[in-house]
Amino acid sequence: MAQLPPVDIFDYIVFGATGDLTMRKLLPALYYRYRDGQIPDEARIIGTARSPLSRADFQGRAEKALHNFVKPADLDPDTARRFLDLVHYVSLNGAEADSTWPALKSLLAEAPADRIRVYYLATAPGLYGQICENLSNQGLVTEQSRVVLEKPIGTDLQSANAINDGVGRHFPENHIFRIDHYLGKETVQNLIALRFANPVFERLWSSDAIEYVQITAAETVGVEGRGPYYDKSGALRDMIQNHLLQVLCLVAMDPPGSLEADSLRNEKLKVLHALRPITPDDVATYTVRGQYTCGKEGDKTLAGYLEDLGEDATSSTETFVAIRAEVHSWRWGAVPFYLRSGKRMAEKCSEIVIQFKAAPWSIFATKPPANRLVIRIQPDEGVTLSVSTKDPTPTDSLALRQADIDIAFEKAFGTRYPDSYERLLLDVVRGDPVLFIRRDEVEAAWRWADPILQGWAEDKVKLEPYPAGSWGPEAARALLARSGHQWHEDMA
Ligand SMILES: NC(=O)C1=CN([C@@H]2O[C@H](COP(=O)(O)OP(=O)(O)OC[C@H]3O[C@@H](n4cnc5c(N)ncnc54)[C@H](OP(=O)(O)O)[C@@H]3O)[C@@H](O)[C@H]2O)C=CC1
Ligand SMILES: O=C1O[C@H](COP(=O)(O)O)[C@@H](O)[C@H](O)[C@H]1O
Repeated sequence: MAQLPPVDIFDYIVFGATGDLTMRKLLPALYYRYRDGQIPDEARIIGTARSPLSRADFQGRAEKALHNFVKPADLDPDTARRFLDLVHYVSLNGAEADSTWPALKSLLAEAPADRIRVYYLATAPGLYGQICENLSNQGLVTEQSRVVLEKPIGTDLQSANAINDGVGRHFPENHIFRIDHYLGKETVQNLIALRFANPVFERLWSSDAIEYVQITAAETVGVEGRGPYYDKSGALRDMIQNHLLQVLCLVAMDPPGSLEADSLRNEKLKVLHALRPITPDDVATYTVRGQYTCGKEGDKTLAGYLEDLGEDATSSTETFVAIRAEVHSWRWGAVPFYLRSGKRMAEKCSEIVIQFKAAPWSIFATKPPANRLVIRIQPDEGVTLSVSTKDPTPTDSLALRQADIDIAFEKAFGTRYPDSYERLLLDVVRGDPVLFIRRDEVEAAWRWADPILQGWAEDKVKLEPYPAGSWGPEAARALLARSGHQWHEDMA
């Protein structure tokens, strides 16, 4: 595989570095890119959090994270040792002005003042503005400083604007990188190639040929100890308002004029603006929300959400969402885009299903089923197109049989599929915003999501229980059934 050139030397300062995201995603991703020669040995990864750890303590946690989340075959002891030499730690509450900033300042001062600095905010979104203000007041925002904001940005439009305004007071827009790691996924980026490099698909990509689209991000995990964050967020804020809307944009958008960042992001924004508004009075028609209860995974009993939250917990937070969205445009008319995401579902599966329209007339003894294109984001990354073929069994008639045209990417290309964070973390160093979210996209997404959240807050949609290990509440099936549609797992 052609080696990418190394990026410029940088300091990556991660706020919230003792958290799940840093250990499970950020450090392993940086290790892989270091192993592939894309990170210079002079670069530094500086973790910060309130926990009073020494550098050696944090390096020990980092080493454990590599052992837990890097494939054993990819974890070379010498490479890991050299990588851990890049890792530093400063105990610091970034959200507090009078915290131990001098320690971070002196560590950063050891490097040339024009070194690229990336401040990665892997904390709760409510801390972003304060951390940026403190960075600025401490004189730590240099010409070469960038800031990365994790999703969800805020909990609604108003709080998102407050965060964006607060961060924007200290960093120019082109140095603010709003990350949505779904855009870092090879298979999500592949939508651009699949659609715009293959006229055979783009020529059919409209209401003329497509009956409906479904986008699923199903997880088997539960809340996994992230209750304090998740119970304030819920599935809509955690997955739909960001990841699934971004995937919907790439599925529904018109061809961009180029792969330049704003050319792509302008087209995505047009989709967000064309989303049919779902008002509080509509939510019962267009949305389903659920919360997992105890269930089974094989012989294993799975606790319910409330039990996962803790003893005597009560919560009306949704762990499952299904929504019938529509993109009101010439291309799509009223084609349904069904969005679905949940915790403790039957399978870990992120996919897009394009259900084409059936043939208007059949000359065969049996009516051929409509074609279906399944784009597997993860796992088992690939694309499958179902087609009708002549049944070769000797019947001396032209009977039909279903067959699949299938590409399994790792097998087809014989290469490891990188984690989504690998490219994104280095694109920030490169200053390439193409796979990051522009402020106006965040605002448009909240403008669509807020009325749904308001309708739910007014109890206009029952919180439906569903057994852990299932495909979600029955109401999610009914949402499609009333239009004669089905979720992928129910299709023949
Ligand atoms: N985990 C995931 O899979 C994903 C998470 N995200 C986002 O990333 C962010 C972090 O998530 P995650 O790592 O799971 O969260 P965790 O709760 O696991 O970690 C939070 C981190 O923030 C630090 N922290 C907490 N309070 C403060 C404070 N007042 N001041 C400074 N630091 C603080 C904690 O360390 P300490 O207590 O020592 O200060 C810890 O390092 C969230 O915005 C989340 O939405 C996005 C995508 C995926
Ligand atoms: O942003 C988030 O994404 C993860 C799921 O990411 P994936 O790449 O494994 O699909 C989700 O578990 C988490 O709750 C959410 O914050």
